[in-house]
Amino acid sequence: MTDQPRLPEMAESESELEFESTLRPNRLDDFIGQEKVRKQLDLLLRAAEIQNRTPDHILLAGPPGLGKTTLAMIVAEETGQALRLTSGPALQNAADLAAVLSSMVPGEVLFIDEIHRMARTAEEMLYLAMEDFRIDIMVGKGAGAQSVPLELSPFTVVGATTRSGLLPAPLRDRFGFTAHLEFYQDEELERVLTRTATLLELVSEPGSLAEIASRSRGTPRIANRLLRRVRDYALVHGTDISHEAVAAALQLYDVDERGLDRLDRAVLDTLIRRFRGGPVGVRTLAVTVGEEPDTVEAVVEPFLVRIGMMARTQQGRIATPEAYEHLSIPLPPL
Ligand SMILES: Nc1ncnc2c1ncn2[C@@H]1O[C@H](COP(=O)(O)OP(=O)(O)OP(=O)(O)O)[C@@H](O)[C@H]1O
Repeated sequence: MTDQPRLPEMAESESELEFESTLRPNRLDDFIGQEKVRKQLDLLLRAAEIQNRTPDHILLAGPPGLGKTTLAMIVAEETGQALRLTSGPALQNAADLAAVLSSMVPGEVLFIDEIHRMARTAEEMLYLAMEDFRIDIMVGKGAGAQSVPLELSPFTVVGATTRSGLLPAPLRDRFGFTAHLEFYQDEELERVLTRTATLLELVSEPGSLAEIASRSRGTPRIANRLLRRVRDYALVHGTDISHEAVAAALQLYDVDERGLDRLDRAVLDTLIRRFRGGPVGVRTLAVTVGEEPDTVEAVVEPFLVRIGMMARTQQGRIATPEAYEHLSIPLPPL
């Protein structure tokens, strides 16, 4: 995936993914934060249960690492149904989707990550499948090709997207419920970290998890990853999760006291020094720092805007006085 949040120099390794999956809460009650979304989902699932039908299709929108995959898994767990995982980039044509849909068991939850990256032909097939639980399959080739209807058992699509604006309206309309996931408050991230520390049997100094939480960009995935790096440090230096271990490990990984990493600082630095504080388009910024535009758009920009260091204007992105101050660059004269 191109738009994953990351620690600098840290690829999303197998062990990283395994680590994440062991930390996923599997019931709605154990899912921390996102109060409103939890209540909305709870209602939707309970109503479906009372009516003995599959829940409406669900779209989860929000930046990476806020818990979309986790929520999809929770929907399957709470409804007692099987879960099938796929992603937009894996559905490059209608046949890819037909293969998935035709092999599903009744009631199954189909999770489509990065649903905005699905091929158009697959998208069109999905409209029909979501609405009528039916697809048309092309059999044969050329003049002899025939469209054969295939009835499907009812199922629930859980779509996840970091870019809901890119979803075509007909697809968006097929979802009975869209949940907009918000960045987490520091106090909520501290609860995520306390849960993780308990699962990993870590001993932490009072306040040290709060310190990690405040540098985690409002994102549980990042909080857990930072804790893992601090745990490494503590292990090697024979300490607990102490304030000293937090400070030293995060410094080593270039995560500053506001949670900005190297890429965030590079983007701000470029915006200020190269483009005189803006306005400049986000794609131009991405190209200038040598990063994927998707990453800058989905990961860097939302965070910098949220902490007030970048602002969006009609002409492009601008650096705020807070950004100058953070990078210790004098503000230009008015
Ligand atoms: N509310 C939460 N409570 C506890 N842990 C959470 C919560 N949200 C996310 N996590 C943890 O953060 C990690 C990332 O979550 P998840 O993979 O669900 O994010 P995502 O939004 O699907 O990200 P992406 O879109 O990049 O795949 C997982 O280890 C998960 O357990």
